[in-house]
Amino acid sequence: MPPAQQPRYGQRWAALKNLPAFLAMIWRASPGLMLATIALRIIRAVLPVTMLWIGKLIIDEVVRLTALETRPETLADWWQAGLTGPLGWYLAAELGLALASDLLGRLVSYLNALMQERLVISLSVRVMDHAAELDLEDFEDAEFQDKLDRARRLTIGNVPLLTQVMGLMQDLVTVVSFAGGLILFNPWLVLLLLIALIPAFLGETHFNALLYEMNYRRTPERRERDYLRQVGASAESAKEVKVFGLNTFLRDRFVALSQDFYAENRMILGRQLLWMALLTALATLSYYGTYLWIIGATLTGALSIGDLTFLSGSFLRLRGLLEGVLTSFSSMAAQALRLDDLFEFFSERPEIASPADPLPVPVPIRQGFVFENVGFRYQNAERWAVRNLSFTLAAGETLALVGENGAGKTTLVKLLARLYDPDEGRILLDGRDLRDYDLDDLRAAMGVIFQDFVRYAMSAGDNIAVGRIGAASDRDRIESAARQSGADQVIGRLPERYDQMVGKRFAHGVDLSGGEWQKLAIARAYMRDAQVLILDEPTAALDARSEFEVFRQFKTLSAGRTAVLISHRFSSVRMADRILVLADGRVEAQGTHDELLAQPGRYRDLFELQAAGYR
Ligand SMILES: Nc1ncnc2c1ncn2[C@@H]1O[C@H](COP(=O)(O)OP(=O)(O)OP(=O)(O)O)[C@@H](O)[C@H]1O
Repeated sequence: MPPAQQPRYGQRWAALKNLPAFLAMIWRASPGLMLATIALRIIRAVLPVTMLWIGKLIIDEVVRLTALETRPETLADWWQAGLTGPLGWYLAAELGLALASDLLGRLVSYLNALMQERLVISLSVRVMDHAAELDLEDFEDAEFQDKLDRARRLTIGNVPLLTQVMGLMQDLVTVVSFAGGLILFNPWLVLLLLIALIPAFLGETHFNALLYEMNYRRTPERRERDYLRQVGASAESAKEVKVFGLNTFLRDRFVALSQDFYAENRMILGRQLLWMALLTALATLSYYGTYLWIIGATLTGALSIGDLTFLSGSFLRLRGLLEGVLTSFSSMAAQALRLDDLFEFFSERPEIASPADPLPVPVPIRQGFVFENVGFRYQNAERWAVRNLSFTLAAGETLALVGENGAGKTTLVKLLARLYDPDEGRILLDGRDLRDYDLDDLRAAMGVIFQDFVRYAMSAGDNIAVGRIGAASDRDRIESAARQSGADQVIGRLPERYDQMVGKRFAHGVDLSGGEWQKLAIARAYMRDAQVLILDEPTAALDARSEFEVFRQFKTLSAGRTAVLISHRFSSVRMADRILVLADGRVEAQGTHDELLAQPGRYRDLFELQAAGYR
């Protein structure tokens, strides 16, 4: 094992410190259910020893009665002679407890299932809420994605830890009740049991921790395997996998990754098998030694037949119970280690947040934005994406950004929307640093449609409504936004219009063309009705006429608003009040279309190149 991974293995006990926080989480998710479960489980926990004790009383009573010198002939005679009094009561109690135990068992599983659901809902909501708070930069970090992956895994399906913790607490109460009974007879019996079990327990914990450590260490590989599985068999990639014949390539890569994983897993499991077989045999030997003692003591008259049944019964149950408790304790420790992932994820704090005393975003924006020597470098990147970037974006102005791939256009937009903070320089809005403003306010003031906008597997109407989700029920507004972006014609052709499910993910979904999707996405900008509108090339798939229309509309509708548009098509770009030519993360030239064409430089070159292509 590489030394760097040692701490994970070493944490196998420390992970138990997470349990109180976990219990608090369950409590928060469903306090009523938790209380009810605890109460029922405590009652259920002491039932076995009570029943066994009554069983002992029954046997001792039967032995006493059968030893009587004169014994009535029939059961009715026994009854009339008044000899069956206590026996009847014992039997009735035993029956009552058996019925209660069944009922309690069912109730406990019912409550447990409900608690599972509540916990999964509450955890998922917390993960989603927290993920929404974190920085975009976090999501671009592979290590963070591993963490998110592990945290999300905890919230899928049920949470075994919940059942384990609750079951364990119940079993512990049962163990204490049985041990109490044994101690009455001979305290050494309990001690012997423990000594037999502790090595097995330590072994179990050791191997669980090893397996967990391996899984943890291999998270990146596991994510890659998940990814390959996904690409190899998903609706999104099926087309390309087929035309490029990628199946074998993907499968072989998946198998290669899995084999390594499998080999290590097999090695640990093999060692676990050997050791645990040995340790369990040791435990079994010592149980039977104790059993021998009990039988001996009964033969010599130190114990009654009732005592024998109670003790051997207790003993058998305790053996099973303790083994169960100890293994579930150690696997619980492994599960609790997973909680570390969750808590680590929750403890991640965003760097981009509102300041303590935030300014409201001015309405209307009076001066606009000023970039002052802004520099930004992506995490782990060597190159600056933008540097020494200085320009102004005046209030009410429409600015177009032009530049070759990788020039920094999208980065500039992300900085403007405060998805990242500059590493150098600053961005001002009406003379104040962007970081001084309330973040929610700032985001609300902006409508940004990115190149890689999301295609929501929801209705066409919802795909527009996401632009201003608070107005999702305002059909008029959605329809008007659709008209402005040209999405109304797309929707007009859908069988269920605005209620039509779009995308291929769900049943009855109708897929759209790239350009049709873009029209839906652009409608989000109009839905938003923001002070600052930004279209980061969401028009690439539109045909020339549609893009022209979109930008003409955009120009009209953004009258009086501050707008930024990015496009590689000069027919659209020329509509802007001013054009910024970016190259290598800085402003190379700026001016109107005519001004830029009048001077030699990149803009004119690119324009000529495009124009030549159309001649
Ligand atoms: N998330 C990221 N992590 C690391 N580097 C990035 C990231 N996004 C962009 N970059 C790098 O930053 C530089 C600027 O990228 P940006 O996306 O801003 O360019 P662009 O002008 O919008 O390009 P395009 O016309 O292709 O959209 C590029 O060199 C790119 O490789």
